[in-house]
Amino acid sequence: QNKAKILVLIHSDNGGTYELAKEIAKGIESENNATSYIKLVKPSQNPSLKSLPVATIDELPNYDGIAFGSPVYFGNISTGMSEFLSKTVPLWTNHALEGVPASVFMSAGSGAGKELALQAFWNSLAVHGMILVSNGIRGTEELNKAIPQGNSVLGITTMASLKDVERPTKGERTLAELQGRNFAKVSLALKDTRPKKTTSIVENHQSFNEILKQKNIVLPQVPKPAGSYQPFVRSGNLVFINQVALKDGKILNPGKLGVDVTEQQVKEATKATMLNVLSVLNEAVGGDLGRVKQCVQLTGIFNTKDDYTQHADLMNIASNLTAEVFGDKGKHARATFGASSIPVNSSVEIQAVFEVE
Ligand SMILES: Cc1cc2nc3c(=O)[nH]c(=O)nc-3n(C[C@H](O)[C@H](O)[C@H](O)COP(=O)(O)O)c2cc1C
Repeated sequence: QNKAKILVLIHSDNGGTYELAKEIAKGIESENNATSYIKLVKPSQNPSLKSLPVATIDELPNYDGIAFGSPVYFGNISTGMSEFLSKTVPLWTNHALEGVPASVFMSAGSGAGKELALQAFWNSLAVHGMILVSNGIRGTEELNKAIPQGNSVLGITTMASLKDVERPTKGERTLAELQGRNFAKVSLALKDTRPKKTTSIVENHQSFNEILKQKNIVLPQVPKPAGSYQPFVRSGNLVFINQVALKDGKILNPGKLGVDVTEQQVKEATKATMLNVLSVLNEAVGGDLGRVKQCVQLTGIFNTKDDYTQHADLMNIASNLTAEVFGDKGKHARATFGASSIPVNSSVEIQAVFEVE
């Protein structure tokens, strides 16, 4: 309960950084009073990485230490890691990471510029006032010197494209584990030595589950795609989602307004559709709706007769639900229109675009 909580925060494209992260975590866990959490800086579609949780900026001050891992990109930290760090300005100006121990490790290809890259990592973390923990030459006596190794005094690296032996090498794995263990010792020693001023930043993210609970909003299971498309696509910081009124495996109140269903029934279907949108969105942000920056646009398409004109009233159900959940961030641009038919005889379809972290 009084264990040191240590985040192993990585960006990885092909899994090399993740391989080192697992060794770092093993070293951390070898200290009795330390627990490690491996998280990504952004979602990954790589099969070996996609089940890993994604970290939020706001949770960083909660940890007693953070080990950062990234690929080497042109003698520097990777774009993914750089993007994530560039969003930590609110933590910086709140002094939220000052005094938090930090450690770095990297996966390189040939190893070109690896120490420049490690140094670049240190530069960013020093600006945050983090306590940078070096490796020195710890453990290097045992390294097999007959092959190139990724040891460095600033942090372990591996050279993934040098294939004489499996990478990370046995020696690199051992040094990573030693780095993790030493980092855990330092984090434990410094645990509870800095003032706690992080609650408000963190509360913001936790509050979404509370809001849903208070408002009795239960997100349904993410509907499975009914054709060759994805439930959502993320492009840059935008997430695109389209849903119909599927509820418990069938379409709620199907048919044409004024012929098969009433306005009230279409409103119920609209709510069910928007809940599906929110459920998919929740998946797109790794279960943390606090990562939603803005609902950008909603488009409501309703199955109506040619002379129907009250589409806006129907769509308000979706818009109000969005505002209820996200407050100001739920305010969006909107389009509504009627159609003579909608797939699977749904009375409504909603297209949504959200900006996310
Ligand atoms: C844009 C880009 C730049 C890179 N620059 C370097 C470099 O300067 N030095 C190097 O050794 N490897 C470089 N690499 C190779 C990666 O560091 C290497 O593939 C690494 O193992 C990727 O880590 P991952 O497996 O965790 O994704 C670069 C790769 C990319 C995509």
